[in-house]
Amino acid sequence: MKHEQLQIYFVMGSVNVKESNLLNVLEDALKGGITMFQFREKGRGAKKGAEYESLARECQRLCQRYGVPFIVNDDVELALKLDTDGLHIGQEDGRVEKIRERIGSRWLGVSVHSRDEAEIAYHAKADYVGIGPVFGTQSKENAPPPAGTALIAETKVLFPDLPIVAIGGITASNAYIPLKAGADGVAVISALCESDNRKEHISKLKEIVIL
Ligand SMILES: Cc1ncc(COP(=O)(O)OP(=O)(O)O)c(N)n1
Ligand SMILES: Cc1ncsc1CCOP(=O)(O)O
Ligand SMILES: [Mg+2]
Repeated sequence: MKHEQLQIYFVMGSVNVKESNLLNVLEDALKGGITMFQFREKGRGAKKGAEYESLARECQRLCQRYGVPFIVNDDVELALKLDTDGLHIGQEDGRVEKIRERIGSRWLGVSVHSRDEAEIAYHAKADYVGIGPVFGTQSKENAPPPAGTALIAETKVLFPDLPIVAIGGITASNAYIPLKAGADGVAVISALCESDNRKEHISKLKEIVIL
């Protein structure tokens, strides 16, 4: 099932890793069993231009080696240029329908914060919606306040066949909350970037997601 690939969705950019080697962190997470990866190179100190593209290509190669879908955040041009497996967009990144047309059958994920946005994403044939922040997060500049799980539960009822990824402050200790509310998978940045035992953290997430 395609949506099983959303179960343990790792999101990262170079600003999220203290030790400068993002590729080591990514390979560690791939070995541990993440099911999807999003290259989210944004925030203060993010790479730009040629460095940005070359880092994206290196992450893509690594994901290909482990057979894990490689998704780009925000940047439709990069997704097309690198022929990535997919793209994740927010509400500021253009009309979902238009972007769906441009990227064809690649994965398309859309961040939604209301029932209306979820409905638009559904009709524009998004492959999944990202809903959050569920809990407090330090990983996104100017993140909205924690929203809990109400929209996850509502979206599940209104659009039962639209896969949902929960994001924001999720760890192996609290992942059961959005999953119980109806999420199909969890997206995490700090839980894995800051873990000193990624393999164990991913195993714990896996146990909860497949319950
Ligand atoms: C899986 C997933 N869900 C939500 C987001 C957030 O996207 P967005 O609201 O566009 O914010 P930025 O990540 O672009 O800052 C995401 N990236 N991934
Ligand atoms: C990109 C994004 N969108 C909503 S919360 C968030 C950051 C999630 O990071 P963390 O898992 O460290 O809270
Ligand atoms: Mg975005």
